[in-house]
Amino acid sequence: MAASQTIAKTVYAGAFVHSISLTELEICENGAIGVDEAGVIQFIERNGSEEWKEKEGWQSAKVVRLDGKGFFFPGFIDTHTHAPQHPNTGLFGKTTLLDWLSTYTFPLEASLSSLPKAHRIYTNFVSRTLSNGTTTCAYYATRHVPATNLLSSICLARGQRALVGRVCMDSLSPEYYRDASIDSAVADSRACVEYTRSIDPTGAIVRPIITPRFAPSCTAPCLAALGALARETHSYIQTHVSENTSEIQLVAQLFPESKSYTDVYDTANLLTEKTILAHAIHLSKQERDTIRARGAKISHCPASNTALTSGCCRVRQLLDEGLTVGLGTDVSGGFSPSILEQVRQAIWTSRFVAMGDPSAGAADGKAKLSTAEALFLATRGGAQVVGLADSVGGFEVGKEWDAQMVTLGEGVADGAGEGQVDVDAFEVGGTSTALLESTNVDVFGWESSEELVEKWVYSGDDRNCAAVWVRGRLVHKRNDVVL
Ligand SMILES: O=c1[nH]c(=O)c2nc[nH]c2[nH]1
Ligand SMILES: [Zn+2]
Repeated sequence: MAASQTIAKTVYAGAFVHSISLTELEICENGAIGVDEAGVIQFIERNGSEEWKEKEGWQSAKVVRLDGKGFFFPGFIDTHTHAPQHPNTGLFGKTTLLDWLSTYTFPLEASLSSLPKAHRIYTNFVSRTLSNGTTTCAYYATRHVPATNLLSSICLARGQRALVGRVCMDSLSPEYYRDASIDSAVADSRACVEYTRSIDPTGAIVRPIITPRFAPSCTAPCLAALGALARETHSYIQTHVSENTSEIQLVAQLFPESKSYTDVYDTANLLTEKTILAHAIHLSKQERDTIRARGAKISHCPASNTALTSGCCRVRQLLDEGLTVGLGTDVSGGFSPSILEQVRQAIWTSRFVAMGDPSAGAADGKAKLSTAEALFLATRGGAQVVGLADSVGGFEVGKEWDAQMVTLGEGVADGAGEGQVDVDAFEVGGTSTALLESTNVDVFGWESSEELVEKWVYSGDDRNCAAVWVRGRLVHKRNDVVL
């Protein structure tokens, strides 16, 4: 499924679900979405309407029909993850951020000086994120130029939208994994920006992103030089902020002139409308105000925040204050490459905040995120974070077809029917192994459409992701699916 495949005019027929506001999902049980050869949505019909069959040029369109339980859903947007850390997914023991970095992360990242190793990890990770319905991903790579460029090439070839960043770190990192100088950090980052622009000049699929690892890994002049490079090359910027309390203390020691962690980045001109800040757990009101004033965006990484016991981010507060928030898997601080898992984890974290997590202060009854809100963060919120709100994240005429086909299995065998059950009349068997293996979502047939969405969110996984498209191109398909 290379990005070079030609796209036929296609009508996606069946149920579709997407966010229409932070709090509302549209669930259309019988729709038809027409996508042209450029991957752009040309019409949306609801309530079983088939008017499109009369539309000029659409009579011979290919039809992808979703029968049975399931729905088309916008592709997920992962606003923060580390592709080279994928082999460490699930490996973090009882570490917290700073010892996790030195124990697990720096040795693995440093080993991607080997291009064959980088190839093996990156091809696997891009396949893994695509198979989980992720159509856009903001990737940290490593500090190696060839391996970073390889990741850009793989994303382009596989057709996954990506922001790909070479990691800059000229300070406090181990000798074996550190930029030799500010000049080399900037020159290597520039080389990656130029490479990504050379393979995808319009940036439709891959774009570069300037990536200072985090303030403790960079000297102030290096941060300032990267701010200047981002401005000169009109690039996106990603970094981490306010993840862990020891990290925040370290930043205060390293940058005594700065008012706060956020101020370190602001001073270096790294807070722009194109900046993605991962974590943002322990920010002060003043820091949140600065981030909002600069138009920078936040990637909420709930699985990682819990795995590394970094804290519970108060997402409701961020949203109420007008900040823009998306979800990030943050592999391998995060233990899953799935944004659906982050949807669940974001909901759990919000409940811990609601119950009064010690690091989150007093209980906050309003904190709980609904399923609809978490799905908004996974799609439209993410699209705002990565600068694609006009083209992806929901289904509207003029938007591009970045979508996944969610299937919810054949359903649980109807052995008993309604009414009185005579135990002796039934064979004491069980649901077939094949059915158990094909999905984790048991559908009985009496669920409402809203309930099916809830069941998918709480127990679905990549087995429910039958096919994935980016700009109308098929970029992943489950083996059993015939389209
Ligand atoms: O979750 C994180 N993952 C990382 O790789 C990292 N580096 C600095 N800070 C970090 N936080
Ligand atoms: Zn991270």
